[in-house]
Amino acid sequence: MLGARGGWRALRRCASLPRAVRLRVREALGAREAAAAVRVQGWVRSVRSQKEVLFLHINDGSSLESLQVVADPSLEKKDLTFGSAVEVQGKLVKSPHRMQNMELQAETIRVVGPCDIWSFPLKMKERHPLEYVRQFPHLRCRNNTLGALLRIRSEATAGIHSFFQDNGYVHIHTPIITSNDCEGAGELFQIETSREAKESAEKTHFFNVPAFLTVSGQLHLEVMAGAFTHVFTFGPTFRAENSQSRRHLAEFYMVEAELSFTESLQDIMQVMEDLFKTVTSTVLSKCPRDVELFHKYVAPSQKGRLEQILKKKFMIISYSEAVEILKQAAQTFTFKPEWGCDLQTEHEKYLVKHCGEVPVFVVNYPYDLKPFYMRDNEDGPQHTVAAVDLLVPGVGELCGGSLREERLPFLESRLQRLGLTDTYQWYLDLRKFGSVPHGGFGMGFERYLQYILGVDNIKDVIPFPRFPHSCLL
Ligand SMILES: NC(=O)C[C@H](N)C(=O)O
Repeated sequence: MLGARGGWRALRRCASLPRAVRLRVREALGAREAAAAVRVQGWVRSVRSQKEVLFLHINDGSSLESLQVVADPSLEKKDLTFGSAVEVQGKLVKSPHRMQNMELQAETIRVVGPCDIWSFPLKMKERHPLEYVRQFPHLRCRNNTLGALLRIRSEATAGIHSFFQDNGYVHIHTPIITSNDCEGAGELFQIETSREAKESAEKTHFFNVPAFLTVSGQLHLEVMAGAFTHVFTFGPTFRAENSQSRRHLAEFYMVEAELSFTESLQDIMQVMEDLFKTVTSTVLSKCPRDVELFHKYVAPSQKGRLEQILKKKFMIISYSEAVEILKQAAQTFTFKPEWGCDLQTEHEKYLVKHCGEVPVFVVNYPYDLKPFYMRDNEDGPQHTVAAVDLLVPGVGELCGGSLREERLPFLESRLQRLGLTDTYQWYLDLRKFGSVPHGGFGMGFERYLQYILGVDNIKDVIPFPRFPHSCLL
């Protein structure tokens, strides 16, 4: 109904203005020609008032750069401040400044939503450290660094989907609520309804059946690989690890792929390497300015490194070789490297350095270290499975994968020894009804972003980080 006073007023206000084309800041900045009537909306990044002219910069999240608005000082208003939301209408013209292509000559400026600058935690023209803005998860997306990160994250997400779709994989939505502990590490969040939690301390279940937040979509992907051959998933996964480290989150995104009719770990590694290189090239070409910001202010040592890495073949060493390399430098480690023990972060770092700071695949891990689904290499006293981890500089483990045990007798005896036969009857079924050699991997999306951008803390590469004792927002 337009009868209300506000409605008629709004109509009159619109009627007095020529119809203007609404442009995003990115479109306005990239425009080839001047335009007579343009409307841009966004948030004010800076205001500079001079005697003869008023300068504004507005940003709407579509690009790192803000659009310069030039206005008559008479258009200045009290609540036109840093942080306020505005709508500017006017002429888009070529800018006389070398650093920018276009600018907007304002005819009207409307403050859509004022900003209380005194309590607003971001300050005009300040480069806020990532640790500072982390305290304000509801506002930090208005900061340049987080803005750049979130645009890169969005392009990388699209790049991952394109990579798999272009290569004939079917995308599967694997469930978030699950009854299995794929990794068998016991790092699960158990689900209970709020009523169950209230009614009885014992009934900590999902309508009386055990259920958890997924740690990996792998087992569900294996089901689907048994029908679609090549499948992938990309969604949130959860680990109840009580770790405050700069590499762990309780909720993180994982890209996982599963390939049927695959007999060699080499094939799996090739997909990991191709995925990494294709998505990284996409990000570099789609968001050059955003990536540059990280390599200028956050991790200057990364500048130019990625381009070099994209041209190199990733290295491959076996777990046994890795342990030998580590033993040579045993005195430098807190945890002494031993065959049969997990590689610690300090070991991973050393190995990557030893290999010339390039990504390195470590293959064939001890049988006893790895989960039940990995394929037995049947290789004598140092018993291993066909597993692979991809280690990268600064981050450590980026991807983990394996060939899966597709042979029914092997899998049966392993599950029996672990006392898991009943739980995994359905998984054993997959080996009875048209089983094929297959394998797959998972890549931690936040670790990927940490690595390519050189971000030290994983909490700064996800919009809303969840970690022990913290669930802000
Ligand atoms: N899909 C995978 O191979 C990932 C593996 N299940 C993990 O969670 O590390």
